[in-house]
Amino acid sequence: MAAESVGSPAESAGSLGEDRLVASVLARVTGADAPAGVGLVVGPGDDAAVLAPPVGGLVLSTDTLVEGQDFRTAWSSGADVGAKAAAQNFADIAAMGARPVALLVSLSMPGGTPAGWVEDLSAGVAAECARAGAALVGGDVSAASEVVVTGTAVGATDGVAPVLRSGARVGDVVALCGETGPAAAGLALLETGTTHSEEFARLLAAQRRPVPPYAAGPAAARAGATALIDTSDGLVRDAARIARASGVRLDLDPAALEPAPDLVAPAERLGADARTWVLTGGEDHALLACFPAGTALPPGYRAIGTVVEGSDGPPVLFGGLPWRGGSGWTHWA
Ligand SMILES: Nc1ncnc2c1ncn2[C@@H]1O[C@H](COP(=O)(O)OP(=O)(O)OP(=O)(O)O)[C@@H](O)[C@H]1O
Ligand SMILES: Cc1ncc(C[n+]2csc(CCOP(=O)(O)O)c2C)c(N)n1
Ligand SMILES: [Mg+2]
Repeated sequence: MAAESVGSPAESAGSLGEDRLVASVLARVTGADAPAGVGLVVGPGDDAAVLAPPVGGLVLSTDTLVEGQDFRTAWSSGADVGAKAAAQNFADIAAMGARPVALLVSLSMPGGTPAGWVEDLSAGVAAECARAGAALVGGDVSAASEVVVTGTAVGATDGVAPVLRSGARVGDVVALCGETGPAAAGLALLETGTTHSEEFARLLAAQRRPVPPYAAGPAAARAGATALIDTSDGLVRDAARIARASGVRLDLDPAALEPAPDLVAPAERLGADARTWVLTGGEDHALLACFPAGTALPPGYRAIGTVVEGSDGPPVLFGGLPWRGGSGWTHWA
């Protein structure tokens, strides 16, 4: 169904009221839009959605974006925020080796939030759902003192065993699908006022609108990955999560983690360290996997280290030495 604008550009969520706001969101999603393979029985518009149970099991995850903490409206359009909310949720589904199927979105905001911004947000959610092959099946709207977007993602294993954080074994290859560092570089640029720049467009987009490699999750599972996680809080912090859960250490190879050429100039300009972005920057939602030695890595993955012995002391080594730099993002730090 074609989405219609609900009111004048100046209209706010509060003046529109809950029912018309929900109607404007629903104008963008109908059951008929649901991709094949989702198993949608009842779509949005009723008290709850109904999905046919997928083969093998359901995979469930939730994640929240808070204005001021995770995005700023001065930096990100409504569509950026909607797409990022969907992406960070689906990345956790992929990080289990599963396929995104559906999303619920709970949206709380001040009454003064422009209705057009909320429409854009819904369009961003819908666009990322389409990219992931998933359906937006429901949500909620409520009032709050800042914008808060909580997604709840549903995935399917399709009968393949989920890949946990706890299966890495000594001798495994550590592999990365995607890149780490660009989202942190983009954040640093935005924080210093660079909101428009052709030169840094890739980095700004990486922060505003991550593009997780969803298909690489199930591909890793099918290839026999022993452990899998998405890099949301920084490569070192997320590698440490695998290491601790598996009772091993991950030794990262410095030569495989050289910063991309376009991270170097902004780091110099901002007096930052490009390698620190690569190792500790969050929000890239790349997939970090371990595979038994000799596994043919699935498309998109490249080796960045090895799994070594030891469950005491630092969980992550860098070129064989304990990584003594920061580890990554943590709330309330
Ligand atoms: N409030 C909570 N109640 C129940 N379980 C929680 C809560 N907060 C986190 N968890 C669970 O703790 C585990 C670790 O959470 P963590 O945030 O580290 O991983 P994540 O969901 O992959 O995070 P990210 O958002 O960075 O991708 C997850 O299984 C998550 O479901
Ligand atoms: C305004 C603003 N300030 C700071 C940041 C950085 N940031 C927020 S959450 C997060 C890690 C992932 O969180 P989670 O584990 O909750 O998914 C990072 C690196 C931002 N994006 N916007
Ligand atoms: Mg995760």
